Amino acid sequence: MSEILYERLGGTEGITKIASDAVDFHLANPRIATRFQNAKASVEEMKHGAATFFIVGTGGPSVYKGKDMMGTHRGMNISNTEFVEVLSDVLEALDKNNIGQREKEEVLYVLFSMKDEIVSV
Ligand code: HEM
Repeated sequence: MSEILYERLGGTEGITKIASDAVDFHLANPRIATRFQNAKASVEEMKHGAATFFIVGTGGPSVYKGKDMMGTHRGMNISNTEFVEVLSDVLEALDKNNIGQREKEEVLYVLFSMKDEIVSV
C-alpha cells in the first residue's frame, strides 16, 4: 500500500467526497452550523477550499489557492470546543467513507497540529 496519505484516502476523488461530507456535517452540527451559514464563501466554495487544502496537506498535488490557516480564521474568535467539533465532524466524514483506523489517526494528528493557527487567533 502507498505510504502517501493522499493516495490512501482515495486521491483527489476520495478526498473531494470526504471534504464535501465534512462540510455537510458542519452545517448539520448545532454547535458550529451558524459559523458556516454566515460565512462569506458559499457552501460550494467552502467544499472546494476544504478539498484542495486537504489534497495538499496529505501529499497530493498543490491545488490549494486559498489563504493560510491563520489568515482564514483570524478574528473569528474560534473556541477550543468549536475546534473539537470540527475534528469530530471530519472523523465522521472519514467513517462514512470507510477510511481505515491508521489513516483516521494520521488525519486527526495533522489537523490537531494546526490548532494554534485556528483557535483564538
Ligand atoms: C484544523 C481545523 C481546520 C482547518 C484545517 C480549516 C480549514 C479551512 C479552510 C481550508 C478554509 C477555506 C479557506 C479558503 O478557501 O480561502 C476554511 C474556511 C473557514 N473555516 Fe476553517 N478550518 C478549521 C477549523 C475551523 C473551525 C474550528 C471553525 C469554526 C467553527 C472554522 C470556520 C471556518 C469558516 C467559517 C470558514 C469560511 C470563511 C469565509 O469564507 O467566510 N474552521 N477553513
